Amino acid sequence: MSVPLWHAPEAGRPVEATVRLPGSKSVTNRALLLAALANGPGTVRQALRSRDADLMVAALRALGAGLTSSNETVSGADWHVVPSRVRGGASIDVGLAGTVMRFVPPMAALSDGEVAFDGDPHARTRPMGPILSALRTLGAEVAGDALPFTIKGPISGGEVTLDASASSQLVSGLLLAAPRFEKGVTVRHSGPPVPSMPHIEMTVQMLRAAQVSVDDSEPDVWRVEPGPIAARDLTVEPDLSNAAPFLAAALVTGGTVTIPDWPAETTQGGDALRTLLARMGAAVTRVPAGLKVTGGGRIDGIDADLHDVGELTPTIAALAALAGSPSTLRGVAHLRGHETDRLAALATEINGLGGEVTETEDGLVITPRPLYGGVFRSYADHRMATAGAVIGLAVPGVQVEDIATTAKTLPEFARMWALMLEEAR
Ligand SMILES: O=C(O)C1=C[C@@H](OP(=O)(O)O)[C@@H](O)[C@H](O)C1
Ligand SMILES: C=C(OP(=O)(O)O)C(=O)O
Repeated sequence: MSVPLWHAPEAGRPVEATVRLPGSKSVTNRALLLAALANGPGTVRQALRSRDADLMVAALRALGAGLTSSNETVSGADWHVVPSRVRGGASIDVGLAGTVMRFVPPMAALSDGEVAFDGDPHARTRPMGPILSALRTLGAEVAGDALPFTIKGPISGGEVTLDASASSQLVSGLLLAAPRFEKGVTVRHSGPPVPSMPHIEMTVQMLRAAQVSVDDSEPDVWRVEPGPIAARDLTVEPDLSNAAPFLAAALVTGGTVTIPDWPAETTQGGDALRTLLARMGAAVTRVPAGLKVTGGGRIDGIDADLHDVGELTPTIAALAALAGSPSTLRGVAHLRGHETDRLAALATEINGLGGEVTETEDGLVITPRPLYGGVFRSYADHRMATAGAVIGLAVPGVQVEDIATTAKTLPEFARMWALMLEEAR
């Protein structure tokens, strides 16, 4: 079967655009799950509509929650969520969504009926073992150590130690449903450092905003007390990780991109773009219209530890490949367990266009070389596809395989990209 190719548009001139982004995947999927476990009906406004968010909605409905949408646009909606007793007997498709495969099983363990989980072929290789063992320790019956697996509760909760160095979601998943465990939960991490810590902070903050008591005072230990999850009416922030390719376009073209409603304070890792892009030569300012990023016509290479913000790696690597000096990206060994092995994928695809990228144990060394056109494969990874689009702004003839894979978190990507380039004409 041939995979469709998308001709990545060349910029031709500096971009001058305002790009309004749909809601954060990470906030949307936490908010929906917490609403489904809450002590009354709640509302999640400006929620992302995308493959990952739709999979979460379907999973919560399969477990008994009532979700109805209003104010639907192609990539956003308000959800009215009516919680119900968690019901077993369901089969859940997690797609390739880390947030669905790690956040929903602990909730399913609240039911005394069996719940079956499966996902895309690559999802079967993503790390699940530590959270499934933890659920066993906490009282659930679990068959399997990776997708596909089944779970049967009811779980009682208590104390558990796991190695979460492969993904912060292994911790977040256990914490999110824990107020509903009879004994709550104490999660201890033991192993190499946990990546993407801002995402655990997001989990803790969202639990606290729902009146749940969480103690995170000791490093690598999280205690969630049992108790009700307060129903809320919350509005989802724009997805700052998905801002990355658009802001990168400002650097690549020496233009300006403004993102409206950039939060003043946030736990989204994408907020690190402000400092990362400034280090790569951009002027980054907060203006009344949002966050404004202007490129100076040259991209500086960077030596950066992206351990906390691994999601940004594909975009930063694309920029590094177009920079005026070499870059070293470190601290992202866990990217090998993402949508694809992102370190291998980035090295292979950038090198396929004439680049010089070498993999290290925990990152990439990128030496800029003159690039030429060709096929840039995306490996069902939304952020690989958008990285190809960034390179295509400056390199004629780049064809990105399967741009539709961006629907995982940004179904409108290709249209928004074209509009951004239009605004400059
Ligand atoms: O909790 C979340 O919403 C996420 C946590 C991070 O996962 P890892 O810790 O596996 O990197 C991040 O990369 C992912 O896109 C979203
Ligand atoms: C790692 C990512 O996704 P997931 O939530 O599937 O882990 C990502 O979006 O970069």
